Amino acid sequence: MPRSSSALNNLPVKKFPITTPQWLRACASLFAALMLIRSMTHECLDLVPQHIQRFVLSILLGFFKRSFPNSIQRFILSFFHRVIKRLLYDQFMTLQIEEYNGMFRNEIYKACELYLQNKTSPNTRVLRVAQSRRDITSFYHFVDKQEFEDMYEGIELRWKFKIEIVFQKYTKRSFELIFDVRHREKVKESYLPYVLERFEAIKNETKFVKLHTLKEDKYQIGWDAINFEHYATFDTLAMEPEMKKMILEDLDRFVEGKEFFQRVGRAWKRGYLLYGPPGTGKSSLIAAMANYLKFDVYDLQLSHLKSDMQLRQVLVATNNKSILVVEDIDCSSELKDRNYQPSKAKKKSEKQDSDDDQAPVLSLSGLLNFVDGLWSSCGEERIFVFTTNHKSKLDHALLRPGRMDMHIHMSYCTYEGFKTLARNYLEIHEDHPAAFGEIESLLQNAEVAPAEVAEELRRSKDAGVALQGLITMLKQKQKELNEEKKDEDKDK
Ligand SMILES: Nc1ncnc2c1ncn2[C@@H]1O[C@H](COP(=O)(O)OP(=O)(O)OP(=O)(O)O)[C@@H](O)[C@H]1O
Ligand SMILES: [Mg+2]
Repeated sequence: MPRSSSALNNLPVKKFPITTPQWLRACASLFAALMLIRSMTHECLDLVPQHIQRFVLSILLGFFKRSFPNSIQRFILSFFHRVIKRLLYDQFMTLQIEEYNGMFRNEIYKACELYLQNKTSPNTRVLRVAQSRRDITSFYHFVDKQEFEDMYEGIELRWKFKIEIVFQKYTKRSFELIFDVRHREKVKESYLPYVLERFEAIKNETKFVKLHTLKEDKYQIGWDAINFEHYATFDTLAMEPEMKKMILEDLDRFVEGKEFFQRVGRAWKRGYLLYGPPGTGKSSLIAAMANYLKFDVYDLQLSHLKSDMQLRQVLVATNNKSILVVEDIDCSSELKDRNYQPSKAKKKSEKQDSDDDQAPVLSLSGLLNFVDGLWSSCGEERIFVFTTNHKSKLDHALLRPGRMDMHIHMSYCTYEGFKTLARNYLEIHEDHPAAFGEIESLLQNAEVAPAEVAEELRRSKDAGVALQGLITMLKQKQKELNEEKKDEDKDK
């Protein structure tokens, strides 16, 4: 009798250790866990450290694992792992926008910086706020890992600001834009152009002109910006009306001249040389130009620079639509002229190391090259303004058209100039005819800077007293001038 049938009947049957309701519950809990994770936004995941995420997941999966044999567990886990990975990570795309694109500041980065001013995320806990005297709205300086949220045509967009230390004190700033990968084309083709558009609009709405000055630390040299709070305008400038009109028309032609500059194959830039005695309004004219055009001002102090390389480094870091100013260019002893040869110059000092002969210098040609040379094509809509008290001291290469296109003489105060100052300072027109008449004739023979006239008019709120003070000052000046002339005649 084969023992098999009875033996088979007596063999213990290894039952699958799961009942239907248990199996259903396990699947439901896994599904719930999956949905929970799916509903979590990327921020939540960022807030919860990864080891905690893994711990929570392992508890949920532990329950599931206890209910299935190993082989099925492995299959299901790898399947869900792939699904979770896809749901959580593969779904997002990150665009990185760095501050510098090679040597140049990235235009998109600049746009993001302004565009994201009012888009802070609810998770933000630290904000650095600054406000200038003139501008009542605040400006936020972003901190590392700061987040921003945005919504564009139903697409959720998450921004992150990052500061990385690259080498010693060198830092790298960037923005990350994170979005659903399905919207890749729309973000590229439509959202980013929209950010750039908004940037231009916000810039024009807020109309802040910035004054950039050089800043240097042990490692690098760059620009630092503050709001430009100079109130000079073309209305407040004491100048001959025809001269004012000419400058304004020239500026208008320049800003509208993109096509013209392209057609004639020239860089879109213009150079102005302002020359005249101290206190005649050269700096005030620069301020009036900046306020009129809403262009940023870059105050290039050549004494802060040691070499052409540093010069190039700071010049390429300037923005378009800006005015680059070099004040008192004739006083820049640091600027070696075109014929300068370091070795010859240093022979005079025997103590100089021979290595010093190779020391880099800041040269006039370095500057000229940027104003109208190969480097001048970097950027567009740029204005260069150089000022001097002594035009005759300047190198002819600097003065030629193409570099200094317009030479503007800022003269001593004329009668027209005085009328502007009287209107500004005392709010009077020609309602003191006697005093005005006397001042007109005195100004014809006196060499008085508008700054001196303005100072006299400021002395009293009473227009009569202030005008009398000015007359006394002008008479005194005239007397001094006559005495000087007499002395000169005697010497002859
Ligand atoms: N043409 C002007 N119109 C109105 N204000 C003027 C004018 N010139 C001078 N001022 C007044 O005098 C002050 C000094 O003028 P500003 O600094 O513009 O002169 P500057 O020509 O740049 O002198 P410097 O050669 O010494 O740099 C200004 O604050 C301004 O108030
Ligand atoms: Mg000046």
